[in-house]
Amino acid sequence: MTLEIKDLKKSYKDVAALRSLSFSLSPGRILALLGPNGAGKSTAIKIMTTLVPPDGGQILWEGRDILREPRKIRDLVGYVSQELAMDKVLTAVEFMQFTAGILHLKWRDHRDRALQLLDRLGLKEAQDRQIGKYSGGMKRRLDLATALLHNPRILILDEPTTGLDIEARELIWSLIRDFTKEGGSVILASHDFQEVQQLADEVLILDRGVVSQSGTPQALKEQLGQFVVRLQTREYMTARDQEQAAAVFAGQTGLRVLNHDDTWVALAVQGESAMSEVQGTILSHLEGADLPVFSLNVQHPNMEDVYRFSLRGDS
Ligand SMILES: Nc1ncnc2c1ncn2[C@@H]1O[C@H](COP(=O)(O)OP(=O)(O)OP(=O)(O)O)[C@@H](O)[C@H]1O
Repeated sequence: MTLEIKDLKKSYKDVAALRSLSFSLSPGRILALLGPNGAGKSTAIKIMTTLVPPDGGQILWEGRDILREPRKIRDLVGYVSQELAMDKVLTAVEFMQFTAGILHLKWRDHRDRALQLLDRLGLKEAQDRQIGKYSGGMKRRLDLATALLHNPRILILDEPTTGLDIEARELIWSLIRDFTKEGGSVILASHDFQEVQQLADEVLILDRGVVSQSGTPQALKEQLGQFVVRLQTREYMTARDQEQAAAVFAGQTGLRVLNHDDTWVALAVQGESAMSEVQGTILSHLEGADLPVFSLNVQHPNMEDVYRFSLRGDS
């Protein structure tokens, strides 16, 4: 079943947290939600998990607007929030039983699934220990196990692996992949480009409450260019150095200045040229303008480039 989000909006008094958010997500797909602090990601997630009512918009599932049926949303969605709110005295199994009660699930029907999930997330040995004695990584894994207890079709994860070691991250990533193999859909808010690179089938970048870019990671990278070049004419470039260097490339076919207000000047290169050819072209342009070269880096764009340059509004 495809999830369709249509024109969600939310303001807090005079702060327009979410101006307009629309996307659709098919079964088995992972959508990464990126954006700087304050972009509106948490607001979007809170609406999609019924924690906050929107000012407008729709969430369609099987053609029905389920915003009018919060109970249906809670059945469909498993949610792992940024902040962990867990009892310290309960054991993991007791915590899952407690959660089952809140969700009106019969524990005797869900106990086996709970134990399987704890095992799958590497918590079997610790399942009868008090959560207060768990490490941060163990708590996160327990949170994910709990979010999956009612067998949701959609998993919404707000920075699920922040601060975790690589083993815990990979365990969580593999569980997310398994969830999609069984037809589940995932919405993942993350600031971690490696995580996005690893998991996302689709990426949506929010900026000041609106979608600034969306598409598959491959399409977004291709849209940026074949290569991203970062160059310095000297180690500490002044604003004037940057403008001078940027001016050399302004209007050149197949070259686009991405920015020149950082420690380097960044360019996007379109076309099919080999990396060495691109390097040669850049160097000859700089030489032609009588500018020195301190450093030159040419690479295929990655998700961080897509993100960085989409927010500047110049890609
Ligand atoms: N309860 C609230 N009351 C007033 N303003 C709020 C509230 N919640 C969020 N905002 C504002 O709405 C805007 C969007 O915030 P939101 O938390 O959705 O962003 P975010 O993309 O999740 O940021 P972060 O990456 O820091 O979690 C911000 O300007 C924020 O200050």
